[in-house]
Amino acid sequence: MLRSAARFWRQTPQLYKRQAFTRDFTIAIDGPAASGKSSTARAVAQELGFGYIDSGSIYRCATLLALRNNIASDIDKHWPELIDLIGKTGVEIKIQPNSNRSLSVVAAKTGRLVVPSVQILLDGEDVSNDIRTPEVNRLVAKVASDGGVRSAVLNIQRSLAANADTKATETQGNGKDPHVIPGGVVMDGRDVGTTVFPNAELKIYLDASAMARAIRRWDEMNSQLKNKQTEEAARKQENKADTSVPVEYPSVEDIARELEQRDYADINRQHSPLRIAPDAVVIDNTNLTFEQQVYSITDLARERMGLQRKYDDI
Ligand SMILES: Nc1ncnc2c1ncn2[C@@H]1O[C@H](COP(=O)(O)OP(=O)(O)O)[C@@H](O)[C@H]1O
Ligand SMILES: Nc1ccn([C@@H]2O[C@H](COP(=O)(O)OP(=O)(O)O)[C@@H](O)[C@H]2O)c(=O)n1
Repeated sequence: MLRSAARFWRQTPQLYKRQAFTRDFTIAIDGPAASGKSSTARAVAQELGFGYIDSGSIYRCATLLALRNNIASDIDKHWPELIDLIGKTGVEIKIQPNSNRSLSVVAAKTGRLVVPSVQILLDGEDVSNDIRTPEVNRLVAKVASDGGVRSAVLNIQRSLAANADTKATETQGNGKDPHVIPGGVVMDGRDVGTTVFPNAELKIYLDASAMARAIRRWDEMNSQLKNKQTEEAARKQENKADTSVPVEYPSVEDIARELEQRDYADINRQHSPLRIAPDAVVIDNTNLTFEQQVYSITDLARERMGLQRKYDDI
């Protein structure tokens, strides 16, 4: 009887592995501003076939709501109104897989990995650009410091994660037995591993030097500016009226100051401040390539799912 049960499991490794691993797997990626969280999280999600949630974009949407409803200048008097607005407004995060348009690809100068681009919809309206303006950058940490706002955003984070587009996929684990990667989700932010998903199967704290982060963000903004200028030149060639407003981008020093102020606010706020979770793996990517950081995280995830590592040669 015992022998036949053992033979049953040997003959059906696929069934066994399915039972063992088809639970959800959550990867939490936290860290300071511009440390590479969202580009890394998107690439990791794409590599593993997981869903992706950019939790910072939800706080940015809340900030945009405050600005659009003219309650931003004296926000301290308007928290209940803002919390009400957040509860009434639909936030969607749409991933465009294998997109070549992603500016992150350009900035990270990655040769091998394609980072999917992400569209943020607020009640169906594409606000992907509107939530990344200097005005939103200045106000977002203040909005994110309020406990009521954080509870409202927490509901959205958990509901988006529960409904994220992901399913278990089969992979050729060790070249013999098929293995199963369970459905899962990658979420990045400041308190994902400490508050949103304290039981996440893998927690990463991504960091880089303040100067590397400021230069990367500056680089990213300049790539955007170059794209805009190319579009404007094409419009002029077609003799179309140029209705665009000239954009002025800040210097590296301005960006470094803004990142530093935001980090200070995020680390020192009362409600779920930015902290390294005790069980997080800390990765400083100042001197890592984009591929190295993505593949080391996907291999850590594979190990914890009981699968073989894939990228030891990188
Ligand atoms: N290891 C790396 N080397 C160089 N650039 C990187 C690296 N990791 C990320 N980047 C780039 O840094 C910029 C900021 O990354 P992003 O993912 O937007 O950070 P965050 O979500 O933490 O604000 C992006 O342009 C990204 O492509
Ligand atoms: N889980 C999270 C995510 C973002 N935030 C807040 O939202 C802001 C914007 O987050 P972001 O991830 O878009 O910022 P960047 O690092 O991309 O510049 C942060 O500075 C935090 O104040 C938070 O408090 N908790």
